[in-house]
Amino acid sequence: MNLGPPPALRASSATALFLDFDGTLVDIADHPDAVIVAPDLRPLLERLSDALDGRLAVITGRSIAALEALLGPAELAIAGSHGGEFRPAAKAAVEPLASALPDAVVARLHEVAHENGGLLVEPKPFSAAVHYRHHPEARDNLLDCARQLAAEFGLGIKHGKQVIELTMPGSDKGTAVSRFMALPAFRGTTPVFLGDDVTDEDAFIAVDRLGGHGILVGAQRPTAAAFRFEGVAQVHHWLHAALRTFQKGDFQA
Ligand SMILES: O=P(O)(O)OC[C@H]1O[C@H](O[C@H]2O[C@H](CO)[C@@H](O)[C@H](O)[C@H]2O)[C@H](O)[C@@H](O)[C@@H]1O
Repeated sequence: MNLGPPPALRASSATALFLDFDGTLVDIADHPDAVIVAPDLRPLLERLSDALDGRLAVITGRSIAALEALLGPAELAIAGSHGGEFRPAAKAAVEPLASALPDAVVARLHEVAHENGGLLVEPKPFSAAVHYRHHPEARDNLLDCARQLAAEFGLGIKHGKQVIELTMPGSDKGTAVSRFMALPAFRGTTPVFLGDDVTDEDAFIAVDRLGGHGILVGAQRPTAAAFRFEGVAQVHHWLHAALRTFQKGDFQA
């Protein structure tokens, strides 16, 4: 079934908004540091967060530090590292929810990156990602290695866009959504999650269970989302339209 775009966002007292970053708020680039962040993105998110009384969170696979290196220091709730670190509200302290990977795992990932042409290893506080975007032929070797390490050390695997990541088990984007929705500020509201990658499917399932809906960004594929935007530009348009509505005071009670 081909999914269509969602209805306009209303800043009702019943809405909570969760946003993935790469592929949703910024277009995918050749290198994690090469993404182009629209200058108005951070103020847009902060104003929307204010309009929603803080019920807006970015839920990203990046570490919170890496996200803020791109976005700037943001007055926003954020879950980073696929739910491994959690900032429950703007200005709140970051809570680590996972442990660092064993050194032996990180060392083996560096070895396999070297053995396969120099893949990019992105270290994170609670995981490590290896990017094969520039060496697609290395995908199967990398996946084999990740599966062996996951089995040996009891780790989770996240396989996103041209990237394979090993994480400590127990957190994903679905657990991050559920954690936010258990907070007093979010409890009882209807969650909406926007994301592009297969690693966002856990969050689509979580919002569906909580009575909300997911919005897939990008090409149609099997998904638990209920709506779809073609790309990042449509997401920005929808968010800006919502902010204009909120600023006019045209709120749904
Ligand atoms: O959960 P997200 O916010 O979507 O983050 C997912 C991963 O995004 C980054 O990697 C991806 O985007 C890069 C820049 O466009 C691209 O070069 C790479 O191929 C993609 O996989 C980030 O580097 C990862 O840490 C995130 O997990």
